[in-house]
Amino acid sequence: MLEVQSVSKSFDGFRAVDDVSFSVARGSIVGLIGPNGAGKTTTFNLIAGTLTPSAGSVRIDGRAVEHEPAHRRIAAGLARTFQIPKPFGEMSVLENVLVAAQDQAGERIAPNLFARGAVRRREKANIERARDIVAFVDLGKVERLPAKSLSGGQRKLLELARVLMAKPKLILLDEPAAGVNPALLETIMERIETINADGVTFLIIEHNMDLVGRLCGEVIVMAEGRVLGRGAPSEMARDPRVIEAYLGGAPA
Ligand SMILES: Nc1ncnc2c1ncn2[C@@H]1O[C@H](COP(=O)(O)OP(=O)(O)OP(=O)(O)O)[C@@H](O)[C@H]1O
Repeated sequence: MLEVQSVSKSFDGFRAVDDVSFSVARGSIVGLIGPNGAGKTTTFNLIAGTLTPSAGSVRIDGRAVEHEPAHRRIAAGLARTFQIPKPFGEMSVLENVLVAAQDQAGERIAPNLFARGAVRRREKANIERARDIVAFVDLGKVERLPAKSLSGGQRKLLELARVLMAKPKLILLDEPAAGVNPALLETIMERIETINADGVTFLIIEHNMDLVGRLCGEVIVMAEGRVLGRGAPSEMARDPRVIEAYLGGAPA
């Protein structure tokens, strides 16, 4: 589903991502872990197209996308969430999900008077779909509240709902557990499992090893811009190179 090959990214001569290669099999949930500053978020940005690699290639579902803008990668089936979700605070939960719809039929064919019926039908279908997705992530009871009233964990669920609207094949999740209370974390993990059971592939940046251990069949460990190793979470947690990288990154 995803192939990252020899990708590098430098900022003013500093190699934040240095010759990184890995692949993610269709239908899997893979973790991307490593100490702070390892290059994980930069790697996500290179996959999503918010940054252009200095070198290397990215393939999504067999399609070379490294020269394509972010919106084309979304069309190729890619979705991503952010470490700190930024919903439209004044808009309702439901509206936030609705504006994430790929198929903004109203905008595209609005000038055509004869298409008005079709637009209305499409909008109705989108609203129904948004409402189903909002219910799926357990936000049905708060769908009319402004997004700014949601807790940190609910915002993570809202982000998940927003990306689902685009019917992605591959979802990049940036720290889904960060700032989430244990009860909501359980909901988040269950929803990820359900979405994955429907065939969606995940690559997840996460520091919470409970989530990683439960969801990720494999983890890719990064440190100082490079891939240090790959394997089962329990295996990687015992790997001396991985332990060294984490200890090296910890404050003295
Ligand atoms: N736009 C930028 N300009 C300059 N340096 C950057 C930029 N983005 C990231 N870096 C640097 O690249 C390195 C990797 O950062 P990145 O955010 O990818 O790490 P990370 O593994 O996601 O860390 P964390 O777990 O703390 O989020 C860091 O040293 C960071 O300071």
